[in-house]
Amino acid sequence: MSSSEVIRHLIEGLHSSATPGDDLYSDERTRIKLLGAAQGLVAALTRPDEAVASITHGAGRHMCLQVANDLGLFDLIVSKSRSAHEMASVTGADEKLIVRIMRMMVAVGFVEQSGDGVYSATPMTRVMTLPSVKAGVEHTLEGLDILQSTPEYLKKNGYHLPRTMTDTPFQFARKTELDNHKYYAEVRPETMKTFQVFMDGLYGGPARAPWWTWYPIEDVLAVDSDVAFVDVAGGNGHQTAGLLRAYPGVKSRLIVQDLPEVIEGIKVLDSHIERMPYDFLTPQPETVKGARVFLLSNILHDHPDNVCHTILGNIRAAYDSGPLQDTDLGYDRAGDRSTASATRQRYHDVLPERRS
Ligand SMILES: C[S@@+](CC[C@H](N)C(=O)[O-])C[C@H]1O[C@@H](n2cnc3c(N)ncnc32)[C@H](O)[C@@H]1O
Repeated sequence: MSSSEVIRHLIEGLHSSATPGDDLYSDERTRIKLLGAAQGLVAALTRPDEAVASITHGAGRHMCLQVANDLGLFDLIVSKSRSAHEMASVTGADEKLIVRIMRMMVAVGFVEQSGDGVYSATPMTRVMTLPSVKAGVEHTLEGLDILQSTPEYLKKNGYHLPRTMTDTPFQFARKTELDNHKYYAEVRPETMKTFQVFMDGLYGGPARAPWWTWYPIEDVLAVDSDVAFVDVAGGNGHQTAGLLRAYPGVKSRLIVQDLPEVIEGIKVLDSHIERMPYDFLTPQPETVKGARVFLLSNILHDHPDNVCHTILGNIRAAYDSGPLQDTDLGYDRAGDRSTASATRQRYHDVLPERRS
Protein backbone atom coordinates (compact mmCIF):
# COMPACT_ATOMS: atom_id res chain seq x y z
CA MET A 1 0.00 0.00 0.00
CA SER A 2 1.25 3.53 -0.74
CA SER A 3 1.49 6.06 2.11
CA SER A 4 -1.60 7.75 0.75
CA GLU A 5 -3.57 4.49 0.77
CA VAL A 6 -2.41 3.72 4.32
CA ILE A 7 -3.59 7.17 5.44
CA ARG A 8 -6.95 6.76 3.70
CA HIS A 9 -7.35 3.34 5.36
CA LEU A 10 -6.53 4.86 8.78
CA ILE A 11 -9.06 7.68 8.25
CA GLU A 12 -11.73 5.05 7.51
CA GLY A 13 -10.64 3.15 10.65
CA LEU A 14 -11.00 6.32 12.67
CA HIS A 15 -14.53 6.84 11.37
CA SER A 16 -15.54 3.27 12.13
CA SER A 17 -14.07 3.44 15.68
CA ALA A 18 -17.07 5.47 16.80
CA THR A 19 -20.70 4.70 16.15
CA PRO A 20 -23.42 7.38 16.31
CA GLY A 21 -24.69 7.85 19.84
CA ASP A 22 -21.40 6.78 21.48
CA ASP A 23 -20.20 8.99 24.28
CA LEU A 24 -16.82 9.64 22.71
CA TYR A 25 -15.03 11.02 25.75
CA SER A 26 -16.67 9.69 28.90
CA ASP A 27 -16.92 6.08 27.73
CA GLU A 28 -13.37 4.89 28.43
CA ARG A 29 -13.43 1.97 25.97
CA THR A 30 -14.56 4.18 23.09
CA ARG A 31 -12.13 6.94 24.03
CA ILE A 32 -9.14 4.54 24.11
CA LYS A 33 -10.18 2.97 20.79
CA LEU A 34 -10.50 6.39 19.12
CA LEU A 35 -7.25 7.63 20.65
CA GLY A 36 -5.40 4.57 19.28
CA ALA A 37 -6.89 5.11 15.82
CA ALA A 38 -6.09 8.85 15.91
CA GLN A 39 -2.52 8.19 17.07
CA GLY A 40 -2.06 5.73 14.19
CA LEU A 41 -3.22 8.41 11.78
CA VAL A 42 -0.95 11.07 13.32
CA ALA A 43 2.03 8.67 13.11
CA ALA A 44 1.33 7.99 9.44
CA LEU A 45 1.10 11.73 8.71
CA THR A 46 4.26 12.62 10.65
CA ARG A 47 7.53 12.94 8.73
CA PRO A 48 10.53 11.01 10.18
CA ASP A 49 12.41 14.23 11.05
CA GLU A 50 9.33 15.51 12.92
CA ALA A 51 8.96 12.20 14.76
CA VAL A 52 12.56 12.21 16.06
CA ALA A 53 12.49 15.93 16.93
CA SER A 54 9.30 15.52 18.95
CA ILE A 55 11.14 13.01 21.17
CA THR A 56 14.43 14.87 21.45
CA HIS A 57 12.71 18.18 22.19
CA GLY A 58 10.24 16.70 24.67
CA ALA A 59 12.23 17.72 27.75
CA GLY A 60 11.99 21.36 26.61
CA ARG A 61 8.19 21.20 26.89
CA HIS A 62 8.55 19.77 30.38
CA MET A 63 10.96 22.57 31.37
CA CYS A 64 8.54 25.25 30.06
CA LEU A 65 5.71 23.69 32.11
CA GLN A 66 7.82 23.93 35.25
CA VAL A 67 8.74 27.59 34.59
CA ALA A 68 5.05 28.38 34.00
CA ASN A 69 4.28 26.63 37.31
CA ASP A 70 7.02 28.46 39.19
CA LEU A 71 5.73 31.81 37.91
CA GLY A 72 2.13 30.84 38.72
CA LEU A 73 1.05 31.60 35.14
CA PHE A 74 -1.75 29.01 35.06
CA ASP A 75 -3.21 30.37 38.30
CA LEU A 76 -3.07 33.90 36.87
CA ILE A 77 -4.86 32.95 33.65
CA VAL A 78 -7.45 30.74 35.30
CA SER A 79 -8.75 33.69 37.30
CA LYS A 80 -8.73 36.17 34.36
CA SER A 81 -7.50 36.36 30.74
CA ARG A 82 -4.25 38.33 30.61
CA SER A 83 -1.61 39.70 28.25
CA ALA A 84 2.09 38.84 28.54
CA HIS A 85 2.70 42.43 29.61
CA GLU A 86 0.27 42.04 32.51
CA MET A 87 1.78 38.71 33.55
CA ALA A 88 5.28 40.20 33.39
CA SER A 89 4.32 43.03 35.71
CA VAL A 90 2.64 40.66 38.21
CA THR A 91 5.52 38.16 38.24
CA GLY A 92 8.53 40.42 37.66
CA ALA A 93 9.71 38.15 34.80
CA ASP A 94 10.85 39.51 31.41
CA GLU A 95 7.87 39.96 29.11
CA LYS A 96 9.81 38.22 26.31
CA LEU A 97 10.34 35.19 28.55
CA ILE A 98 6.61 35.04 29.31
CA VAL A 99 5.88 35.22 25.56
CA ARG A 100 8.26 32.33 24.86
CA ILE A 101 6.92 30.13 27.63
CA MET A 102 3.34 30.90 26.60
CA ARG A 103 4.14 30.13 22.95
CA MET A 104 4.90 26.57 24.03
CA MET A 105 1.84 26.42 26.28
CA VAL A 106 -0.40 27.53 23.40
CA ALA A 107 1.22 24.95 21.09
CA VAL A 108 0.37 22.10 23.48
CA GLY A 109 -3.15 23.43 24.15
CA PHE A 110 -2.55 24.25 27.81
CA VAL A 111 -3.72 27.86 27.21
CA GLU A 112 -5.39 29.76 24.36
CA GLN A 113 -4.21 32.97 22.72
CA SER A 114 -6.54 35.42 21.02
CA GLY A 115 -5.52 37.75 18.16
CA ASP A 116 -4.82 40.64 20.49
CA GLY A 117 -2.16 38.67 22.38
CA VAL A 118 -4.37 37.90 25.37
CA TYR A 119 -4.04 34.44 26.91
CA SER A 120 -7.04 32.66 28.35
CA ALA A 121 -7.79 29.37 30.07
CA THR A 122 -8.54 26.01 28.43
CA PRO A 123 -9.67 22.93 30.41
CA MET A 124 -5.94 22.04 30.66
CA THR A 125 -5.15 25.38 32.35
CA ARG A 126 -7.51 24.44 35.15
CA VAL A 127 -5.91 20.97 35.48
CA MET A 128 -2.50 22.65 35.75
CA THR A 129 -3.60 24.54 38.89
CA LEU A 130 -4.22 21.28 40.85
CA PRO A 131 -1.56 20.67 43.54
CA SER A 132 -0.99 17.03 42.54
CA VAL A 133 -0.48 18.03 38.90
CA LYS A 134 2.01 20.75 39.77
CA ALA A 135 3.80 18.27 42.03
CA GLY A 136 3.89 15.66 39.24
CA VAL A 137 5.51 18.10 36.81
CA GLU A 138 8.08 19.08 39.44
CA HIS A 139 8.87 15.57 40.63
CA THR A 140 9.37 14.10 37.17
CA LEU A 141 11.58 17.02 36.11
CA GLU A 142 13.64 16.53 39.25
CA GLY A 143 14.48 13.00 38.06
CA LEU A 144 15.66 13.86 34.55
CA ASP A 145 19.33 13.54 35.54
CA ILE A 146 18.66 9.84 36.21
CA LEU A 147 17.44 9.30 32.65
CA GLN A 148 20.42 11.26 31.42
CA SER A 149 22.79 8.97 33.34
CA THR A 150 21.12 5.71 32.32
CA PRO A 151 22.95 5.19 28.98
CA GLU A 152 26.31 5.70 30.76
CA TYR A 153 25.27 3.36 33.60
CA LEU A 154 24.26 0.63 31.14
CA LYS A 155 27.45 1.06 29.10
CA LYS A 156 29.53 0.64 32.26
CA ASN A 157 27.66 -2.43 33.53
CA GLY A 158 27.61 -4.28 30.21
CA TYR A 159 23.93 -3.61 29.45
CA HIS A 160 22.53 -5.77 32.25
CA LEU A 161 19.23 -4.99 33.90
CA PRO A 162 19.49 -3.88 37.55
CA ARG A 163 18.95 -6.78 39.94
CA THR A 164 18.85 -4.84 43.18
CA MET A 165 17.33 -1.55 44.30
CA THR A 166 20.71 -0.15 45.24
CA ASP A 167 22.62 -0.65 42.00
CA THR A 168 20.54 1.21 39.43
CA PRO A 169 20.91 4.37 37.34
CA PHE A 170 19.49 6.23 40.35
CA GLN A 171 22.48 5.44 42.61
CA PHE A 172 24.85 6.01 39.70
CA ALA A 173 23.41 9.48 39.02
CA ARG A 174 22.98 10.58 42.62
CA LYS A 175 26.15 8.99 44.01
CA THR A 176 24.30 7.30 46.85
CA GLU A 177 23.94 3.79 48.20
CA LEU A 178 20.33 4.37 49.30
CA ASP A 179 17.38 3.11 47.25
CA ASN A 180 15.46 5.95 45.64
CA HIS A 181 12.61 6.24 48.15
CA LYS A 182 14.94 6.11 51.16
CA TYR A 183 17.19 8.65 49.45
CA TYR A 184 14.28 11.06 49.05
CA ALA A 185 12.98 10.40 52.56
CA GLU A 186 16.35 10.87 54.23
CA VAL A 187 18.36 13.17 51.95
CA ARG A 188 15.73 15.24 50.13
CA PRO A 189 12.62 15.32 52.35
CA GLU A 190 11.12 18.25 50.40
CA THR A 191 11.26 16.19 47.19
CA MET A 192 9.64 13.27 49.02
CA LYS A 193 6.80 15.60 50.12
CA THR A 194 6.31 16.76 46.53
CA PHE A 195 6.29 13.13 45.41
CA GLN A 196 3.59 12.25 47.94
CA VAL A 197 1.41 15.18 46.80
CA PHE A 198 1.88 13.90 43.25
CA MET A 199 0.79 10.39 44.30
CA ASP A 200 -2.31 11.82 46.06
CA GLY A 201 -3.76 12.85 42.71
CA LEU A 202 -1.62 11.43 39.87
CA TYR A 203 -2.05 14.30 37.38
CA GLY A 204 -5.59 14.98 38.51
CA GLY A 205 -6.82 11.52 37.33
CA PRO A 206 -8.66 9.34 37.78
CA ALA A 207 -6.27 7.37 35.57
CA ARG A 208 -8.47 4.39 36.39
CA ALA A 209 -11.61 3.70 38.38
CA PRO A 210 -10.94 3.51 42.16
CA TRP A 211 -10.39 -0.16 42.98
CA TRP A 212 -13.18 -0.22 45.60
CA THR A 213 -15.68 0.46 42.80
CA TRP A 214 -14.83 -2.82 41.04
CA TYR A 215 -13.41 -5.02 43.82
CA PRO A 216 -16.06 -6.55 46.18
CA ILE A 217 -14.58 -4.94 49.29
CA GLU A 218 -17.97 -4.79 51.06
CA ASP A 219 -17.90 -8.60 51.39
CA VAL A 220 -14.54 -8.32 53.11
CA LEU A 221 -15.52 -5.43 55.36
CA ALA A 222 -18.71 -7.26 56.39
CA VAL A 223 -16.63 -9.95 58.14
CA ASP A 224 -15.98 -9.18 61.79
CA SER A 225 -12.22 -8.81 62.26
CA ASP A 226 -9.76 -6.68 64.20
CA VAL A 227 -7.81 -5.36 61.19
CA ALA A 228 -9.82 -4.91 58.00
CA PHE A 229 -7.33 -3.29 55.72
CA VAL A 230 -3.61 -2.50 55.45
CA ASP A 231 -2.43 -0.05 52.79
CA VAL A 232 1.19 -1.19 52.41
CA ALA A 233 3.43 1.75 51.38
CA GLY A 234 0.29 3.85 51.15
CA GLY A 235 2.02 7.25 51.09
CA ASN A 236 -0.22 9.98 52.50
CA GLY A 237 -3.05 7.44 52.80
CA HIS A 238 -5.21 8.75 49.97
CA GLN A 239 -6.34 5.21 48.97
CA THR A 240 -7.46 4.35 52.50
CA ALA A 241 -9.11 7.76 52.86
CA GLY A 242 -11.04 7.07 49.62
CA LEU A 243 -12.09 3.65 50.93
CA LEU A 244 -13.32 5.18 54.19
CA ARG A 245 -15.27 7.86 52.31
CA ALA A 246 -16.94 5.09 50.28
CA TYR A 247 -17.60 2.93 53.40
CA PRO A 248 -17.84 5.40 56.32
CA GLY A 249 -19.42 2.82 58.66
CA VAL A 250 -16.39 0.49 58.78
CA LYS A 251 -15.57 -0.37 62.40
CA SER A 252 -12.44 -2.54 62.05
CA ARG A 253 -8.97 -1.04 61.93
CA LEU A 254 -7.74 0.59 58.73
CA ILE A 255 -3.98 1.10 58.56
CA VAL A 256 -1.61 3.06 56.34
CA GLN A 257 2.02 1.97 56.34
CA ASP A 258 5.01 3.75 54.82
CA LEU A 259 8.56 4.84 55.63
CA PRO A 260 8.73 6.81 58.94
CA GLU A 261 9.54 10.12 57.20
CA VAL A 262 6.46 9.76 54.97
CA ILE A 263 4.13 8.79 57.83
CA GLU A 264 5.38 11.71 59.93
CA GLY A 265 4.72 14.06 57.00
CA ILE A 266 1.01 13.16 56.65
CA LYS A 267 -0.95 16.35 57.16
CA VAL A 268 -4.59 15.34 56.82
CA LEU A 269 -6.01 11.87 57.48
CA ASP A 270 -9.22 10.71 59.17
CA SER A 271 -8.55 9.74 62.80
CA HIS A 272 -10.04 6.27 62.18
CA ILE A 273 -7.06 5.50 59.93
CA GLU A 274 -3.94 4.40 61.82
CA ARG A 275 -0.57 5.71 60.66
CA MET A 276 2.11 3.04 60.92
CA PRO A 277 5.80 3.58 60.12
CA TYR A 278 6.98 0.35 58.52
CA ASP A 279 9.69 -0.82 56.10
CA PHE A 280 8.16 -3.42 53.77
CA LEU A 281 11.49 -5.23 53.50
CA THR A 282 11.07 -6.31 57.14
CA PRO A 283 8.48 -8.71 58.65
CA GLN A 284 5.00 -7.23 59.07
CA PRO A 285 4.31 -6.23 62.71
CA GLU A 286 2.32 -8.60 64.94
CA THR A 287 -0.41 -5.95 65.28
CA VAL A 288 -1.51 -6.31 61.65
CA LYS A 289 -1.46 -10.11 61.54
CA GLY A 290 -4.71 -11.58 60.31
CA ALA A 291 -5.70 -8.44 58.40
CA ARG A 292 -8.45 -9.08 55.84
CA VAL A 293 -6.85 -7.15 52.97
CA PHE A 294 -3.34 -5.96 52.18
CA LEU A 295 -3.28 -3.36 49.42
CA LEU A 296 -0.26 -2.78 47.18
CA SER A 297 -1.00 0.21 45.00
CA ASN A 298 1.67 1.37 42.55
CA ILE A 299 4.37 -0.56 44.42
CA LEU A 300 5.60 -3.72 42.71
CA HIS A 301 6.39 -2.01 39.41
CA ASP A 302 9.08 -0.01 41.23
CA HIS A 303 11.12 -3.06 42.25
CA PRO A 304 13.06 -6.01 40.84
CA ASP A 305 11.56 -9.48 41.27
CA ASN A 306 13.62 -10.48 44.31
CA VAL A 307 12.41 -7.38 46.20
CA CYS A 308 8.81 -8.09 45.18
CA HIS A 309 9.25 -11.58 46.60
CA THR A 310 10.44 -10.10 49.91
CA ILE A 311 7.50 -7.65 50.07
CA LEU A 312 4.97 -10.33 49.17
CA GLY A 313 6.62 -12.90 51.45
CA ASN A 314 6.32 -10.53 54.43
CA ILE A 315 2.65 -10.05 53.64
CA ARG A 316 2.07 -13.77 53.20
CA ALA A 317 3.49 -14.40 56.66
CA ALA A 318 1.02 -11.86 58.09
CA TYR A 319 -2.19 -12.58 56.30
CA ASP A 320 -4.72 -15.04 57.49
CA SER A 321 -7.45 -15.99 55.06
CA GLY A 322 -8.07 -12.65 53.49
CA PRO A 323 -7.26 -11.60 49.95
CA LEU A 324 -4.20 -9.76 48.77
CA GLN A 325 -5.14 -6.89 46.54
CA ASP A 326 -2.85 -5.18 44.06
CA THR A 327 -4.52 -2.35 42.24
CA ASP A 328 -2.13 -2.89 39.33
CA LEU A 329 -4.32 -5.88 38.46
CA GLY A 330 -6.87 -3.22 37.57
CA TYR A 331 -4.78 -2.49 34.49
CA ASP A 332 -6.66 -5.38 32.91
CA ARG A 333 -9.63 -3.09 32.71
CA ALA A 334 -7.63 -0.29 31.10
CA GLY A 335 -6.20 -2.69 28.54
CA ASP A 336 -2.61 -3.08 29.77
CA ARG A 337 -2.57 -6.84 30.06
CA SER A 338 1.20 -7.19 30.16
CA THR A 339 1.48 -5.37 33.49
CA ALA A 340 -1.42 -7.33 34.91
CA SER A 341 -0.07 -10.71 33.91
CA ALA A 342 3.46 -9.91 35.08
CA THR A 343 2.04 -8.90 38.45
CA ARG A 344 -0.10 -12.04 38.63
CA GLN A 345 2.92 -14.18 37.86
CA ARG A 346 4.73 -12.62 40.82
CA TYR A 347 1.81 -13.49 43.09
CA HIS A 348 1.74 -17.02 41.79
CA ASP A 349 5.46 -17.42 42.40
CA VAL A 350 5.18 -16.37 45.99
CA LEU A 351 1.60 -17.38 46.82
CA PRO A 352 1.23 -20.69 44.96
CA GLU A 353 -1.77 -21.75 47.04
CA ARG A 354 -3.71 -18.82 45.55
CA ARG A 355 -3.20 -19.91 41.94
CA SER A 356 -6.47 -19.46 40.05
C1 LIG B 1 4.80 4.84 43.94
S1 LIG B 1 4.48 5.27 45.61
C2 LIG B 1 2.89 4.55 45.88
C3 LIG B 1 2.14 5.20 47.02
C4 LIG B 1 0.68 4.73 47.18
N1 LIG B 1 0.60 3.31 47.44
C5 LIG B 1 -0.15 5.15 45.98
O1 LIG B 1 -0.62 4.29 45.23
O2 LIG B 1 -0.32 6.35 45.78
C6 LIG B 1 5.58 4.14 46.44
C7 LIG B 1 5.51 4.26 47.95
O3 LIG B 1 6.37 3.24 48.50
C8 LIG B 1 6.94 3.79 49.67
N2 LIG B 1 8.12 2.98 50.02
C9 LIG B 1 9.28 2.87 49.33
N3 LIG B 1 10.14 2.05 49.94
C10 LIG B 1 9.50 1.62 51.06
C11 LIG B 1 9.86 0.73 52.11
N4 LIG B 1 11.06 0.11 52.13
N5 LIG B 1 8.95 0.49 53.08
C12 LIG B 1 7.73 1.10 53.06
N6 LIG B 1 7.34 1.95 52.11
C13 LIG B 1 8.21 2.21 51.11
C14 LIG B 1 7.27 5.22 49.26
O4 LIG B 1 7.54 6.06 50.34
C15 LIG B 1 6.02 5.60 48.48
O5 LIG B 1 5.05 6.17 49.31
